[in-house]
Amino acid sequence: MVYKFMKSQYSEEFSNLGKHLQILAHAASGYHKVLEENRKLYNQVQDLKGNIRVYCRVRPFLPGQFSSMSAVSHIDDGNITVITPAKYCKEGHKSFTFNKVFGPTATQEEVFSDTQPLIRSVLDGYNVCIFAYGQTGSGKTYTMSGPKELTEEGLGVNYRALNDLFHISEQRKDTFCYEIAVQMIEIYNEQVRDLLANDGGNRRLEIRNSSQKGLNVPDANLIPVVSTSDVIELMNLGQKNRAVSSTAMNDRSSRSHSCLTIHVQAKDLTSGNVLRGCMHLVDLAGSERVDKSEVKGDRLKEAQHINKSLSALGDVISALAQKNTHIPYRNSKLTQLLQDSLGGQAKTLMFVHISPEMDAIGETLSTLKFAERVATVELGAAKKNKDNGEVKELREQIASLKAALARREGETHIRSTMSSPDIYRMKSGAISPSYPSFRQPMEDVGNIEVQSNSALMQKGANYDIRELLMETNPSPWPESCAGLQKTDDKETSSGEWVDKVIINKHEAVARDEDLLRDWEGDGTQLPAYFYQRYIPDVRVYRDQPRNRAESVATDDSDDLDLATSDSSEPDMSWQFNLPKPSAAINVVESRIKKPQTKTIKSPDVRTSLIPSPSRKVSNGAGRTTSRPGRNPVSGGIGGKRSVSGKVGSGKQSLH
Ligand SMILES: Nc1ncnc2c1ncn2[C@@H]1O[C@H](COP(=O)(O)OP(=O)(O)OP(=O)(O)O)[C@@H](O)[C@H]1O
Repeated sequence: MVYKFMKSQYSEEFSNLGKHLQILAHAASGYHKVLEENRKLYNQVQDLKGNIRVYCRVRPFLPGQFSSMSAVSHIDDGNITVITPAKYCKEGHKSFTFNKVFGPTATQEEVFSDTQPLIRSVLDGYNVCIFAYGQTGSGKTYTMSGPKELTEEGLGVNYRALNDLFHISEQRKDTFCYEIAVQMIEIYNEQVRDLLANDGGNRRLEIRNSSQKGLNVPDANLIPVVSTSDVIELMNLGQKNRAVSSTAMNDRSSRSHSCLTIHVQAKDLTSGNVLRGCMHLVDLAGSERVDKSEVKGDRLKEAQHINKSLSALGDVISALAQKNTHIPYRNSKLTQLLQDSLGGQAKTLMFVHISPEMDAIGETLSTLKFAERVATVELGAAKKNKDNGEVKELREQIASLKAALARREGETHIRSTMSSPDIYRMKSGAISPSYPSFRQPMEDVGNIEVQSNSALMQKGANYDIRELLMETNPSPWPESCAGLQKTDDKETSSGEWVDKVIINKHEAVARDEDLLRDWEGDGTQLPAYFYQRYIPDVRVYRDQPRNRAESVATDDSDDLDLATSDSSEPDMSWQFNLPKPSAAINVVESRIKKPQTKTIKSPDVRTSLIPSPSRKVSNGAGRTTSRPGRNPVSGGIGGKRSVSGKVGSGKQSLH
């Protein structure tokens, strides 16, 4: 009796518990929806503010400078008025309007607080670009990194941005799983160098636009970071490698454009969707007037490269402002690098810096005019980089079709090279198949691949496969595929043959759908081999050959890199007889991009927005000592260094 009573009580309690659980689960999902809604609204507000924003910052007079002659007469939120000598403007003053103007007393924290909203967008899967522009000595490095003696208050946008990312990702950890990794490169004399390379970054790197893996400079070290102190160590390392030199205008001027890129990958723990965002934080080299800066030889060459690339940036912005169909991104490495962040998919913020000295008014005016033009550029609504479940499924289907194709080809080849008794013995299990490296005439392979692809398109009739492949990329992190290796790309350059897969003899038996699912991965975790170039001391990854076991699917990605590269530029690959993508890819590509004839640009069409290079700024007091961690350039790009990774003085943690 008692037993029965207890049993019924237990079951009642269990059922109550079940109900409570249901209510809790419901509340949790409601909470998640509200969060999601908040994020959407937040980004809508950001969109309404415009995707390209310009903040102006006025540097204070430096210790030892005569400060009664400021060129800035008035600052009022988004307006700045400068005093103009009669030769520039009869009224004696000129006003400019920006999204925000920070006066000489603005703190680093104040400047950053208006930048924070953009940073959050990265965590929601948007691309963001923040860059510092201005004449040499106007405070670009100060804004982006901080003063030479780094204190907590002095930390620049770079550090604060990452700190904020860590903070928000921690807050969202119940709903999102974030992975954050950084790259740091510089463009010096139109060459791209890895500032985090342990060999001093002497290797020249390539920029690949619209990469399916979300990495514009895939060969630069990509280093995972989990705390601000990680970032401080890395950035000190990067700053050490940056090319700087002294000119008559500046004791220690940045001679290169430096770019810290933060890659964020987020997995929505409820839906399984993956978001990717990337943020470029760019400290541009200072423009200077070559005649005034008294430079010769290497320094002259540097100055010319700097001015040319800044001019190319002006051309791009001008073309965007005029809504031209052709945007000349390819005219400089700088614009190539920033392409994804300047062309409508991203949110861009330009910090324009001016010096307060009266004798710099010419440069100040042209800088402000340039900035005002930039502020008029409309980029349209930014787009998220999202990889949802349906896309993942389609990609898996592509992968399994590819594998089936490779398998079939392998078998065909073996059959054709085997004598009949061999085939018989294989069928009966007497010998196991071995799959040698082989190549297949393109037409043969192409037909099969077209078939496979059309079957896929039928299945996914509701989707635009081109859009899916282009816009919802797979994980930017490398995939792995045990047993499948890609042959050397170069071998395809004849255009007559297409490389297929080499399938390792002993692993051939393991090829099946499950295996493919393994290497496709769920695209959410940074697998161990992703961090293949690890330098133990500073958690920097060495320049070893990528340990990426490349697969048919990675072939796709690479081919698609080609297919999705800058649509405003002619596809040059045919000219150089570069590897031809397989027929399946051609099908996709032909839908993406039509071959374009090369545009011959008439010089008079080219209107540069870039102000005339700056004059000497007599800010000697603040420039007489070297910035810590910067390598003077002596006849070439940054000197050799040892990567100890221990950067004591600058190491601090923020809370
Ligand atoms: N807002 C500021 N408050 C105090 N000092 C500043 C500020 N901005 C710049 N400075 C100081 O002015 C000097 C020049 O600044 P910085 O090196 O950042 O200029 P830059 O534009 O990066 O120059 P370059 O293009 O030649 O590298 C430095 O000594 C820096 O510490």
